[in-house]
Amino acid sequence: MMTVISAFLQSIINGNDPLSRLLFTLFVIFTLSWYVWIYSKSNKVSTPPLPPGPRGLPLVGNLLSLDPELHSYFAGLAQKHGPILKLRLGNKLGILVTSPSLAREVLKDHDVNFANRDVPASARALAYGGSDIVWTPYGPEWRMLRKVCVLKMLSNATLDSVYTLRRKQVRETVAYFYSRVGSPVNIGEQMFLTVLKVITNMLWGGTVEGEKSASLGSEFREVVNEMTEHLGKPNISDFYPSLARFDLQGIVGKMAGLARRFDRIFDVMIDQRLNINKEDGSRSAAENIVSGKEDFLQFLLKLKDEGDSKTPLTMFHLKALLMDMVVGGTDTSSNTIEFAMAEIMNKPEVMKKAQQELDDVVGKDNIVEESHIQKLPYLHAVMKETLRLHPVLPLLVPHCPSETCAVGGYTIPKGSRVFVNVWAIQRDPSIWENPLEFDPQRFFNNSKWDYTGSDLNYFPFGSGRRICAGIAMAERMVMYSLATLLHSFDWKLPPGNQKLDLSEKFGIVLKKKNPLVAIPTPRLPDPSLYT
Ligand code: HEM
Repeated sequence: MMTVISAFLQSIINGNDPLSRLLFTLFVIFTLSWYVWIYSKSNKVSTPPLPPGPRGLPLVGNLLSLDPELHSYFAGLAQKHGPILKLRLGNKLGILVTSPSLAREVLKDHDVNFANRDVPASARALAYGGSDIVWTPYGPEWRMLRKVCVLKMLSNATLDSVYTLRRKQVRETVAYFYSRVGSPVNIGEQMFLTVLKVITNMLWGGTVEGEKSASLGSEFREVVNEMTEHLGKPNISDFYPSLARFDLQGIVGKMAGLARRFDRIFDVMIDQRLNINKEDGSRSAAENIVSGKEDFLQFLLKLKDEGDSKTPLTMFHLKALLMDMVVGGTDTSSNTIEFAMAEIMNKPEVMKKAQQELDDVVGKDNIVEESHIQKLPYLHAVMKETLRLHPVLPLLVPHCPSETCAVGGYTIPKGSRVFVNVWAIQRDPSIWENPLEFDPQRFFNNSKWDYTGSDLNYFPFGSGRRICAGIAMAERMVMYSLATLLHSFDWKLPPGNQKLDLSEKFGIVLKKKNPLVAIPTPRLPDPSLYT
């Protein structure tokens, strides 16, 4: 046989006619293609397959079947297709992870590989090209920002030193609710303003005067709400990068407009701060923040001027950090407070138990101080249970592998967008008894679960390198606010609202679908405790 083939080849190689040459060319192409096919086939055998997933349509993949309530929709898909599955989102591959063991593989075992983000077009328009902590790729720049944020701005020592700011704002909120006794108040809205004022006071409290800072508060609220809404929206520009320049849904345009509003405020603050003379350079940064002489902005400006030559903090970074604090710190905390209050009001026995604990620890002739919160294990259990049922970042911030790797026996290609559904894991009936029941008792006197992300059955702040940078701040703000609201007032629904609605609305930050409106009644005998 081989001799026949070689004779045939000889004849066409030696032949001069065009037909022989054409046949020879076709023969070479055929042989090469066959070789490539066999080679790639044998290679495929050793590469694990992609995860399973629902069948999609040509070109669009699974895009058309996405439900706006992504967290619960993804949980439903996991029940059908298993704890790891793929979705074709246009040209992008989405990977859904919905079990503790797979979450561990992604966030712990392959921590470094998955410590990247797939920056959505909306975030690029928002966060100074993605140069903030949330969106910066894993590397020296992210490390530098994270160090500034976690070790300097949001460390326990700095937070201790700026307690006065939190206290002032929380006491003002109590006074406001007292002025509205017997009337319905929007708890989430008020708590958003409280948290926002605490954060902006920390950022540039020493830079702006009181009234101006209040009007900034309402502007920020509007902007932050819109931003988090757009950040959570599926965007065609992300799924078809070649169409990104058309911004078909107008999301990037809207984000850029919102970012400009932020930027103008930041510019004003920075200019004012640069014009203020430092009066007393001998005080520590923390002392200066409390006395209003220095704030985080001042601290960041100094850091920028000192300039580490390897990874310097630029003006872009500085503004992006301010943005992270305002966007990342506000509605995450205030939505948690709102969910907690709604769940507590829905369970009078929980409200009673929490108030009893507060009366025992604080007393009814006193006001709550932040130092009390360490002595309130039941209220801690309430906060943990709230974050179990309503983790406000239900899909974390999506992670993205920098290299193709295997998870759960499947290939996860480089650049996929990985959603870890902490919301679904924390409601999994194989892990939690009566998972849909709000029952703080499961956390009471049980230190098994904390916020460190070491147990992948419970990780509302994420886990691994990209774990939330503001846990200490969130814990203080949520606990101190809840303790104060429950100690100072009894809460009931307005007449006619017999049933509390606890439904959620998906966004990158989860919120209550319908705001919690409730009527406060004072419960402390001394009216001076409300001023
Ligand atoms: C109850 C309140 C909060 C919750 C539940 C929460 C939760 C989270 C989660 C789940 C992540 C993503 C983790 C991941 O991708 O694996 C995150 C990231 C982050 N959070 Fe929070 N957060 C809260 C409050 C705050 C506060 C108060 C701040 C700052 C003032 C903050 C700043 C950040 C930052 C900067 C990141 C990005 C970290 C990085 O990519 O390296 N968060 N948070």
